[in-house]
Amino acid sequence: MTTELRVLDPSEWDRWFATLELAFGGLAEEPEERALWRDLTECGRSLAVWEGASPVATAGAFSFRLTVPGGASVPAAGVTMVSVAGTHRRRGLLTSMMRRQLDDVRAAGEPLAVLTASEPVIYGRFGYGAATWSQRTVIDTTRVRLDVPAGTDAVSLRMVPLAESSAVTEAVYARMVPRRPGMLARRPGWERLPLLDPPGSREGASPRLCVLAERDGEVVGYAYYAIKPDWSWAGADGAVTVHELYGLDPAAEAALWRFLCSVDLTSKVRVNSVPVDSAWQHLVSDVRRCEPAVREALFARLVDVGAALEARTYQAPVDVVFEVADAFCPWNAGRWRLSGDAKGASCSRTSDAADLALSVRELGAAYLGGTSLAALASAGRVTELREGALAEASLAFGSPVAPWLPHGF
Ligand SMILES: CC(=O)SCCNC(=O)CCNC(=O)[C@H](O)C(C)(C)COP(=O)(O)OP(=O)(O)OC[C@H]1O[C@@H](n2cnc3c(N)ncnc32)[C@H](O)[C@@H]1OP(=O)(O)O
Repeated sequence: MTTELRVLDPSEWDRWFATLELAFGGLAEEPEERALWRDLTECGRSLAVWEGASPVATAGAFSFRLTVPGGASVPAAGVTMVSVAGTHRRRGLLTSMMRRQLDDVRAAGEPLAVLTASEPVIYGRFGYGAATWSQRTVIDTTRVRLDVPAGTDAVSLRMVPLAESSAVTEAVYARMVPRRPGMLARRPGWERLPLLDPPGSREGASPRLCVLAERDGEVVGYAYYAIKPDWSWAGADGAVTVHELYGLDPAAEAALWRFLCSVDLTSKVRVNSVPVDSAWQHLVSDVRRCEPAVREALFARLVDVGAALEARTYQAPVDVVFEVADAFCPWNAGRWRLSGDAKGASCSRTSDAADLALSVRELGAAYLGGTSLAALASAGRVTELREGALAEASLAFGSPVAPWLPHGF
């Protein structure tokens, strides 16, 4: 039977989403979660492959704006909900959806596509590189002391009911977005994401809680968290799980960490995703006790190399010619001269000799400043053709603030 790839009609959403759920193991999402994803799905830019009356593959895209080094907010397609039915795998359906999707993203004028991958091995062939890294940790609060900065005691804390938290927490979030590459501006509806707390996903923990950090009557930070009580013969052994924590200044952030590390009847704070340069590491007396671990999070793909490289700034002056290989999006292939500094950049086609050779995947990995071109070169993935060009570009592409993806999608 032949298959047909077409744009999703909203009336088909339930069957389309069920195909995705089955490909992910067959467990149905919690009703609250399903309802959110239904509302957030942009059907006009979602794809389905049909075999007769059955959907056999799915892919979606969100119209995000992503913070890039320098603070600009750049349109980026957030690739999501990718699946191929087990009965139809390894016949090229994913490849056909990636082809259509990247052509559509290009036509829409978005210079970037981004995604989080169920398996990192899948998307490199389509030009996506690992661009942000995420840290997790378990802070052993029985062993670790916190040294907080001056001014922390001037921050007061106030619990607020989850349902009433959004207006204030979203205002803080909006101020954080331009500060860190990788952050995503909220689109309407996405403010529901931090409030998502289906009972079936709590694993014995409390409903989600919200604490605000305030100074002089102004909200300067917040945390969403949950407490999981536990008892052993030796006494209380509960755990705090941090879902989100943002402070507008060091004292606000420290006040939140101090609060979460001193919740009564708990002995640990689990943190599932914070930036690799998160402040907690420099507040605790013994980072080793907290066993931090790092893994890749956001994959980035430059859909329009010239526009993407012009959209960010560079922390040191740079003037290099890249020889870019891009088999999947050949309109990017060839030589590009990037000239830029902390104020701005230009990037255009050139016939000058190349200084660095790499594929678009490496440019995606380095784009947000979280993966160094020099590190990629050390693995043979970037080739230096002019002495000094690697150090120059590697320094320029870096970011003083580690890029980080604030939430999955
Ligand atoms: C952004 C997101 O939504 S991430 C979620 C991705 N979805 C999932 O993980 C759900 C479960 N898995 C699936 O649905 C499918 O196996 C998919 C979507 C990962 C792959 O779909 P397929 O249609 O089988 O991929 P397709 O046939 O186009 O494969 C293209 C190439 O990638 C390879 N490939 C695809 N998936 C994988 C994988 N999981 N591991 C290793 N290689 C893979 C194929 O072998 C093929 O290689 P080749 O070109 O050298 O022959």
